Amino acid sequence: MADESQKWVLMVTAQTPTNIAVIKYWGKRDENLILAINDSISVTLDPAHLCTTTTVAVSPAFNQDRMWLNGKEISLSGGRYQNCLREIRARANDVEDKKKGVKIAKKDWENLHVHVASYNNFPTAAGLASSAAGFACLVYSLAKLMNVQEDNGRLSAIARQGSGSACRSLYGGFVKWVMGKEENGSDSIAVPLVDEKHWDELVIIIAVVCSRQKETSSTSGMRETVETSALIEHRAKEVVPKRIIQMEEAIQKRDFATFTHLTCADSNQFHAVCLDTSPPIFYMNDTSHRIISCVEKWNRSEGTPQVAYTFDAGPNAVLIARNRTYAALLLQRLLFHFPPNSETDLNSYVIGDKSLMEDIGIQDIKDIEALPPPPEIKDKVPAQKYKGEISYFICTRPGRGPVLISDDSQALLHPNTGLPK
Ligand SMILES: Nc1ncnc2c1ncn2[C@@H]1O[C@H](COP(=O)(O)OP(=O)(O)OP(=O)(O)O)[C@@H](O)[C@H]1O
Ligand SMILES: C[C@@](O)(CCOP(=O)(O)OP(=O)(O)O)CC(=O)O
Repeated sequence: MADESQKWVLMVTAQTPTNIAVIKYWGKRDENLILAINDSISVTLDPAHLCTTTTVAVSPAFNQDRMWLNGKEISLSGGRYQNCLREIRARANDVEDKKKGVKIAKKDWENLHVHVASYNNFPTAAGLASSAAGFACLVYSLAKLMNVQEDNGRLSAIARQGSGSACRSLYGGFVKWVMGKEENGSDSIAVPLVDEKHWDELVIIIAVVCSRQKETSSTSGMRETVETSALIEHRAKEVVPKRIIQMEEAIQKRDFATFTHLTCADSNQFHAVCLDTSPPIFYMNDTSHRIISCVEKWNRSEGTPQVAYTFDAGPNAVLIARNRTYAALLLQRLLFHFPPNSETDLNSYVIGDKSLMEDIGIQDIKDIEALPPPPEIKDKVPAQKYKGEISYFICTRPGRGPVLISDDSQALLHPNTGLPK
């Protein structure tokens, strides 16, 4: 008969946001520890629209570490998962759950196995930084389960070893990843600049661009850039340090014009060093370029910039509008230029915070067809509609950092078996 005392399962569930860099991380000085060649700054996205939920469980009945991602079992044998698990286990402490009558001593953790179930509420490995939210959530939830007594900054240095950009998902608002100087990476951590309430007027629209081409992963892309680009050193040593100082100031002062100038310039320079890589890496496509032209033209016609754009290692555009009024005007422009295919359901074409659609009075596809051309392009209207080039739009805003979910019904593992629900 099974030993009753072996039956307990202890679980923790957490939710962690994703983030988008406005000053990009591109290039490592240490591949294993994931240490960057420059500082970077990001904005955390509202977890209501883009987040990872992870449940971690421990039980003496588990005989190996196991993980399920979006319902499918995946291997934890990769170096990045192993590094995170090892670093968290090394910091585990005594845990007691009086209700369950469970006591785990610090020294027991090295012999106990964990189960992990994680779910991304947005597409995985589609250029929407699932690895950032995913590794941040893994580290954060394991740290809570194992009673690790370290602040989010120290945890960020562990998440960084899962994926560099993940370290910035340990905080909400605007976050800086300080590259650090130490060889062991102990000072390469994320620091919060301002929380999500500091600049809560900003509205973010992500245009998920249809793309069939296989992209170069960030990991291999940045390795090739560091090995072959002559420009990357100039960027990391001369350009980014100055931009980091200017960007921090722009964020503190909510100076949208400077913020936009720096964000767009840094995205464009990141893609320029990708082009300067041998062989060249093309992350943006024609649709991305059309979005840039549309925003640039509009910003110029306004006299002062109203929308910033930034693109990661893929064709998707992340557009940051000064406020809700300009976000509504932006969405009108985007829908004018990129109407959905006739078979697309409008409800799935604009997702996230759908209230912007109400602001612009769009209820069905006919309303999109009736949108007037933006004044700044009046003369060239027929040539500027690109039906079906965008898969969908996500409307969101700056958001908060990781949280624990205490409602057990939201756990992804079964409380008795520790297996996926
Ligand atoms: N919820 C998660 N928990 C743990 N690991 C995850 C999670 N989601 C994604 N990952 C890891 O991240 C990998 C995907 O990372 P990848 O860099 O290819 O895509 P992405 O982060 O979605 O896009 P990009 O980096 O281009 O923005 C997955 O194969 C998996 O290893
Ligand atoms: C273009 C970027 O999104 C690159 C992100 O790279 P990753 O963090 O995905 O790379 P690894 O550290 O190898 O996992 C810019 C950024 O997020 O700063």
